[in-house]
Amino acid sequence: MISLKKASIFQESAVLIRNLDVEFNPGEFWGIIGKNGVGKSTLLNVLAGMSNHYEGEIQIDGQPLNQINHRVRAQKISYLLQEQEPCLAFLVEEAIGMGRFPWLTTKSEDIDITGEVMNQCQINHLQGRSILKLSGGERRKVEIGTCLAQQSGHLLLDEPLNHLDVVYQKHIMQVFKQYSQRNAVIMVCHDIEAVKKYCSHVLMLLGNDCYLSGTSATILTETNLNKLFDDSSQLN
Ligand SMILES: Nc1ncnc2c1ncn2[C@@H]1O[C@H](COP(=O)(O)OP(=O)(O)OP(=O)(O)O)[C@@H](O)[C@H]1O
Repeated sequence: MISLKKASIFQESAVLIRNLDVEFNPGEFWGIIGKNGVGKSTLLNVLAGMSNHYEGEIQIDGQPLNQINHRVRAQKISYLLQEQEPCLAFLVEEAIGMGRFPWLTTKSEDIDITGEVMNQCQINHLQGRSILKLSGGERRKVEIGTCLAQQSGHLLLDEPLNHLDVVYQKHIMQVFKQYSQRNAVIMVCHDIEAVKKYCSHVLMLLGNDCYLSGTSATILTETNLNKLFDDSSQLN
């Protein structure tokens, strides 16, 4: 479980989110929504341990986030960034196998898990290809695969649907939904319809230190969505 108590999130010296109280539990699929620049990615960066610009209490499975060593944190949290630029010519299966690094498991187990993930992500046909020579969508599928191979208890996803075709978007959202049955999935997403359809819970960041959190049914009301976008017609 990731728990935030009176957490304030900063970008440089500016506070983006103030006094956030929320818990992300296994069995929950959270959608984080809000306008551009409101602080969604910055929040994920903090939860992933990539930024320590926060105040208040953030705990992962009962331990303060800033006291968890890197390997244990990587066992607990995997993070799909909004954009990732590969610079080394790893093969697709090598890139996915990197998700296994925190676990120090045997090579054969890692190969098995990598194979399962490639099936799950429908990317078997990309085996043997360099990640530098993939299309944007193919690369996104591999990045998602690396996160799934990490088998962490908390999966952080920053706009995972970027670059993916609509058919694959549906497939991978089902995969995330299934993953959330035993783990916590926390996804930043601009596609409100997808959030409505797949997420059990929503954190709506409204800016100016305001937010709403709770089950999707209670948060994704017309009134709240109007507050978020100031214009409900954007949703039609
Ligand atoms: N590296 C950085 N240095 C300085 N300011 C930054 C940096 N990254 C982001 N910001 C600023 O912090 C604020 C929050 O950015 P963040 O990326 O968290 O927004 P977001 O809600 O994820 O937006 P989007 O929907 O556009 O992805 C923005 O005002 C942004 O300009």
